This record gives sequence, structure tokens and C-alpha cells, in this order.
Amino acid sequence: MPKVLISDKMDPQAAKIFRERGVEVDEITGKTPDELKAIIGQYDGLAIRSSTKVTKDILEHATNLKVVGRAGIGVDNVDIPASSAKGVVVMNTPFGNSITTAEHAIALMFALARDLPEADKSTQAGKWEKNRFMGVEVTGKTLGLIGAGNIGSIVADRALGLRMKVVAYDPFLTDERAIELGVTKATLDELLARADFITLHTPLTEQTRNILSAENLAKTKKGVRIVNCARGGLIDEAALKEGLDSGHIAGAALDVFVTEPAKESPLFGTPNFISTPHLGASTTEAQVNVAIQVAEQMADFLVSGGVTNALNMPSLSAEEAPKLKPYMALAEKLGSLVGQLAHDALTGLAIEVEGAAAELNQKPITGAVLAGLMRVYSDTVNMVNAPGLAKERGLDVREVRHDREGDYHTLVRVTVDTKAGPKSVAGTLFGNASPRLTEIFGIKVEADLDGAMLYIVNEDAPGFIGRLGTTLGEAGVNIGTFHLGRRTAGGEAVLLLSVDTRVDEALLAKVQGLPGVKQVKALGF
Ligand SMILES: NC(=O)c1ccc[n+]([C@@H]2O[C@H](COP(=O)([O-])OP(=O)(O)OC[C@H]3O[C@@H](n4cnc5c(N)ncnc54)[C@H](O)[C@@H]3O)[C@@H](O)[C@H]2O)c1
Ligand SMILES: O=C(O)[C@H](O)COP(=O)(O)O
Repeated sequence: MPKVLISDKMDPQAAKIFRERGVEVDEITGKTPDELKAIIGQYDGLAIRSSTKVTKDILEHATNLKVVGRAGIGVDNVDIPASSAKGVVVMNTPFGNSITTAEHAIALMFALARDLPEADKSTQAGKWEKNRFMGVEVTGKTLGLIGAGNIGSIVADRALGLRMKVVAYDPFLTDERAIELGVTKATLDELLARADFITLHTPLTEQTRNILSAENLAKTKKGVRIVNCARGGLIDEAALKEGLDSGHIAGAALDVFVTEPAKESPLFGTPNFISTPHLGASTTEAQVNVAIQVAEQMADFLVSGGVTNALNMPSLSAEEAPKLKPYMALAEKLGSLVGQLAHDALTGLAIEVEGAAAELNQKPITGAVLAGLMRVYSDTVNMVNAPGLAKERGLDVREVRHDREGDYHTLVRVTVDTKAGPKSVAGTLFGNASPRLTEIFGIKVEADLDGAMLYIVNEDAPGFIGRLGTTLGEAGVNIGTFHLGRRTAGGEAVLLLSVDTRVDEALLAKVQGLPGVKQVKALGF
């Protein structure tokens, strides 16, 4: 039974779903990195929010880990390259808390417009300072939206409902989408010059880090009010403090900080500064949503191989997974066969599908071929890290889908580009379930690729099979299955034998010495 650790505070729905789906679950929150390192080796899955940091160091101790599930959106607390290199799938729940976070941004905008926290404090202190607090209306004002993805678009929709004008800066926002959202596309400089309120909704990347730098804050309209419910690091906090102190910036509300938890900050105590402790996603509704989603996604993956919302692997629905499973087994065996037989100086490969295979999601088939192929170089390869490794080796990977009837109802063909030209192997599924080789380097041969095998290329001549059987028999090697194919009568022939014990180097040399033998190789599947 797969075992999952929930290491951050999560709605109880998550644990309930894991258990219902046959996944054992422990909920242990608040562990230090060293404490987490000590226990992580027991788990197949790790369910987190933003507190747990999944570093390279933690991953090195995660000997059984297959999946990290983020109950939320941001995955900047997960080392994704290190996870991919380790073959660990990282998934998030990209929509579960977006409405809640957008509402928090709008709430902070209103709090700034009417100085609500300060007015509340003063009133509860018995001061009744009616003349001290003079707010601004949002109606008719311009909201500058930096980042118009999931959350940004919801904020835009709510702001338009409040009769605001919305200008958006997002390099990936198309003209059509801007029209659909009812926002005006702008450059960052235009936005800074026009906005009465600015709200940030981008991830933290090298491009967005300090997007509101001292220089850019200086380009804003005097009296601007700024909200950040996205990520700390998007705003230069020192420059923000200066802008608030000088009065150029009329107010700022931060839910997120460069360093979290933010227990101290020069911004604290600044007039017109409001803060919340990373509460953007903290509503009952959002937490139930993300807990249910993350548990369902992780259980799908651990129990049936379904992949949803993974950041380092193509998607594979829970419905598709059972159909694709035998294809992935076939693809992995073909990749492994071609890798074992033709791994020298590969420059690229083509993965072709036809018949029933051509109607399926091809990405997992490609991933499985690459996993089988790359395992020749490292035995820690799986579908998650294989594409990255193939890329590192400069392999050009091509996917071809044929809309034609072939000899088989379904076929997967893998062709590698080698120094000696293209080399191709193909296979089908028997009974839609059992992988079977159908062709090897242009020679038709039907075989199961299973366990220890022997691959022999020889001249098709009488007496060879007898001599081979005697040689193996004398060495105590029992032949399980025997598959034979040849290019032409008397021409080149291929033999694939399954053997009950792996053939050692000395015996391989003996077989190689038999008359007519061109190549011998021990294979393992
Ligand atoms: N405060 C919280 O509790 C909380 C909750 C949820 C999400 N978040 C954060 O909010 C942010 C937005 O989440 P989302 O779901 O809308 O993400 P998203 O991926 O749907 O949208 C991000 C948008 O930013 C845009 N973008 C990327 N680079 C940009 C750049 N250089 N300049 C301008 N725009 C750029 C993208 O094109 C995209 O449209 C994320 O950082 C997420 O982690 C915070
Ligand atoms: O990216 C997110 O989803 C938010 O930052 C929420 O973080 P949290 O799960 O720690 O509240």
C-alpha cells in the first residue's frame, strides 16, 4: 500500500480521501528539515502547502518518493529540477484557491482605499476620529494588473464589477484574451503611469523579481496604492518603504514577503501599510478545494498512474491510465531493447504510433520509450527524468502519428538515428494487454521481451540451432522461449532466446565463436 506524508496543515478531507483510495497516510506537521530528512525515506508521496521546503537535500533522503503534491498554486518551495532529476513528479492544484486569493486582493484594495485597519484600531481605542480618515472611491479608478493569469483575471472581473478601469501588463496576454477579459493591454511603463491601484499576480521568476523596483516605483502615479498577494520578492521592500515615507505611495498592502515568516520588517509600523501573514489562500472553501484536489491527484498517481497538473511530466487522466498502461510497458521494453542494442552515438529517435495506438495520448508512450532507452545510461531513470536526460544528451525526439491501417491492429515503432543509419524496432499488444516485439532492425520476429534474453545475429545455415543449443546446454543454461526471424533464406537471421539464467561473458564469447555468428548480446528486461 503506498504511503503519504502530509507535512503542512491541510484540511482533514485530504487524509480522508487518501484512506478511502487505499493510501496509508501520516499527518506530521511542523518538522524541521533535519526531522523531515529522518522520516521522508518511508514515504511514496509528500503532500505540502508552502511551509515545507522540498530541497535537494531532502530529496536525497527521499529514497521511495514518487510524488510531491502541493495543495495550492506556488511551487517555489519545491526544487523542481532536483525533483525531476530524481524522478519525482511534482503536482499542484492550480485553480483551487484562485477565487479566494483574488478576493483577498480586492479586500486589501478596499482596506487601503478606506484605511480600514487604522480606523478600526482608532475606533476601538475610543477615539472616534471621524475627521482623521478620508478615503478614496474605487469607482472610476484605474487598476493596474501585473499578471493576468488565473488570479489576475478573476481580480479583473471583480474590479470591472466595481466599475473600475483595468489595464493589464502580461507579456503572455493575447489581444483576444484581453478583449474577453474586458481589460486594456499595456506596457509596464504605461501601467505604472496610469494606475491608481496596482495589484500583482505573477509567479516569482527571474523576470518578475523586483518588477516593482525602486526605478519602477518612481514611475508610478503619485498617490498610487499597491497590493501584493502573489509572491514576496516582486516588490523591492526597501524602495516601497521609502515611497510610503515620502508620500509618493499612498498605501501598500502585502500578504507576501521576501522572507517568510516575516516576523520583522522595516515596513511594519509605517503609516498606510497593511499586512497579512500569507493569508491569500486561507478560506475554508479554498482549503477544502485544494486538499481534495491534491489528495485525489496524488492517489490517482500512486494507485493507478494517472497524472494531473504535474509540472514536470505530461498529463495522463485516471481514465486514460489503464488503457495506456500496457502501451507504456511495450514502449519501455522497445526503448530498452533499442537502447541495449544501439546506444552508441545516438543523435535522435522517432516514436511512431499507428492503429489503436494512434488514438491515444502519445506523450506517456514517448516518456516510457525514453525511460527504457535512457536506463541504459542510468538505472535511476523513469518517465519524469528521462525527457530531461534525453535533452541533456542532445537527442532529437520526434513523435509521429500514422493514420493508416497496418499489419497489426496497434503498433509502436521506435527508430533511433545511429552512426550506421536509422535502426528500428516495433511491437504490438496481444489481447490489448501483452507487449510483444514484432520487428527488430528490419527483420520480422515475434517475441516477448521478458527477463534475461540472448540476442544473436547469424548467417542462416543448417545446423546452427543445434550447435547453439548444445553450447548453452553444456553450460547449464536452460532456454525458456526461442524466437527466430530472417531477412531472406540463407541471409541474415536473428535469434531471440529467453534464458533461465543470465549468460556470462565467457559463455557469450563461446557463442560468438560458433560458425556463422555475427553478433551476440545478453539482454535484460
Ligand atoms: N497569497 C497567496 O496565498 C497566494 C495564493 C495563490 C496563489 N498565489 C500566487 O499568485 C501568483 C499568481 O497565481 P496564478 O494562479 O494567477 O498564476 P498563473 O500562472 O495563472 O498566472 C500568472 C500570470 O503571470 C504572467 N506573467 C509571467 N511572467 C510575467 C512577467 N514577467 N510580467 C507580467 N506577467 C507575467 C503569466 O503570463 C500568467 O498569466 C503565483 O505567484 C501564486 O503562487 C498566492
Ligand atoms: O501559492 C499558493 O497557493 C499560496 O501561496 C498559498 O500558500 P499556502 O498554501 O501556504 O496558504
